Amino acid sequence: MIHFENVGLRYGMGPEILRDMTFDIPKRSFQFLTGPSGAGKTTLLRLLFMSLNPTRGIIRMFGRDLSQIPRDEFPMLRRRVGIVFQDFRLLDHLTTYENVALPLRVRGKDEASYRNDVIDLLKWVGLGERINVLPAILSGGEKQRAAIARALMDRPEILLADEPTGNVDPPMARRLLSLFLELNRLGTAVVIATHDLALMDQVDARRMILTDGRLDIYE
Ligand SMILES: Nc1ncnc2c1ncn2[C@@H]1O[C@H](COP(=O)(O)OP(=O)(O)OP(=O)(O)O)[C@@H](O)[C@H]1O
Repeated sequence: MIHFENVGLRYGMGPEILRDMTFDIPKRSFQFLTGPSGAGKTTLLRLLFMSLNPTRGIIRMFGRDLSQIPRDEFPMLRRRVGIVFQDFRLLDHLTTYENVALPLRVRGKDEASYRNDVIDLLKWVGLGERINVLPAILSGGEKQRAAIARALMDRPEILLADEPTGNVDPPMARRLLSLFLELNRLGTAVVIATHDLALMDQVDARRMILTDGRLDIYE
């Protein structure tokens, strides 16, 4: 589904942060992306989300070489990838429901066409009782689940999550992990960037480990 070949990335004139990355992310796969702070996990997620271009190498997403795709086709391709940012990026003045529905509203969709889907998705992530509240009164775990629901609105083929358990206690981390595993069982590929060894130890999953700009994969 995703293929990287000799991909390298540097910011501006700085050093190469990621080097010689060659790997695949198969359909329906589940993996952790880990490595020390500053190793480049967020940078790699940004490459996977197509919000950053590699400085060298080839990236194929869904069978297409990104360097050959016109810029105006990127938004359509990006809808096939869901992302949950480290800082959630929920808008403070919108309710949980409105935050999750926002991408569809922005695209000019009629609310009647998505209202039930948004509510079902919020129930699925366990926010059925929090649909009409503002982010300020949500807990860290609830905000994380709202951000997950928003990332799933377009039924992406792959979900990327950046430190999804960074701001929650261990029981909530386990609940979030169950949610990602359930999503994966339903057919979505999942990449979780994390430092959390205890979280990784709960699942026998593929580990992509970044060290000094290079990637090792343990199947
Ligand atoms: N926009 C940028 N411009 C220049 N350098 C950057 C930029 N973003 C990240 N970097 C540098 O790239 C390196 C990798 O950063 P990145 O955020 O990808 O690491 P990370 O593994 O996600 O770290 P953490 O676990 O602390 O979140 C760091 O040295 C960082 O300072």
